[in-house]
Amino acid sequence: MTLLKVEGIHTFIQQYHILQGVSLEAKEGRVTVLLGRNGAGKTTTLRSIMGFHKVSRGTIYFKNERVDSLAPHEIARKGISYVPEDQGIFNGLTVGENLYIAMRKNDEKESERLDYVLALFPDLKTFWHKKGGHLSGGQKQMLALARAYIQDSQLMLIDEPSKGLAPIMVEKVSESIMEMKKKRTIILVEQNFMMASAIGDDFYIIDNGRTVYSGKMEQLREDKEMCRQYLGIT
Ligand SMILES: Nc1ncnc2c1ncn2[C@@H]1O[C@H](COP(=O)(O)OP(=O)(O)OP(=O)(O)O)[C@@H](O)[C@H]1O
Repeated sequence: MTLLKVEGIHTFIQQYHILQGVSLEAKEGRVTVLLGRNGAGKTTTLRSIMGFHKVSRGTIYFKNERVDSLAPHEIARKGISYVPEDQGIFNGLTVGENLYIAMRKNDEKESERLDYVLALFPDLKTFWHKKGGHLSGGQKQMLALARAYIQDSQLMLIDEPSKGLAPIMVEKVSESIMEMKKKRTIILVEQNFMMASAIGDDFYIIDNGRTVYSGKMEQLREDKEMCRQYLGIT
């Protein structure tokens, strides 16, 4: 089943026409990876889905309901959570406080989700009282993923989780996303092709603000020419 359907969206940032026709579908239980060179429009696509940028043309449907004119908090309440590129955690708050802030329901399911993320990221338990600003890059990423998971969402948008991390941390973060994939539908922006191709099921390539190619991840792994032309991978 298609959980999210983006059809021909256009987005301006100030006077700049950044997205000029992005279309994609995220199917339930799958990881959809957005690929493309720096500045292609991948982050802007996630931010447009989340309502941080208003789309000037095109439509976004989540669970068959149109959401492109909603505010970010309304979109979040519909069931989409977002892990931004800079992780967006509160540096002045502890790990525990950062997680509690995401917990609004205080019900059994929410405490089950907290148990799940603490089992997935034991570091968060160890550093429960540590301030967000004092965590390593990898720990911040884990906290950001955990916080997005704790929200009662069906779809997670994750922007470049490997950015700035040491290879061992990239591996850990990849494994945790593979685990979350059993419970959530995911749209992932990722420049690390090894990671993207290990985690991803479906892909879209964005180039100059447009989706230019899409398909199954295994097809892309075989297509050296497309990797060279759009991703700069030789
Ligand atoms: N606040 C802004 N003001 C002006 N231009 C912006 C702004 N934010 C993004 N852009 C431009 O929009 C284009 C798309 O940026 P975006 O961050 O979506 O690209 P990306 O594909 O995610 O690449 P990257 O991996 O470099 O983040 C770029 O040309 C960028 O310079």
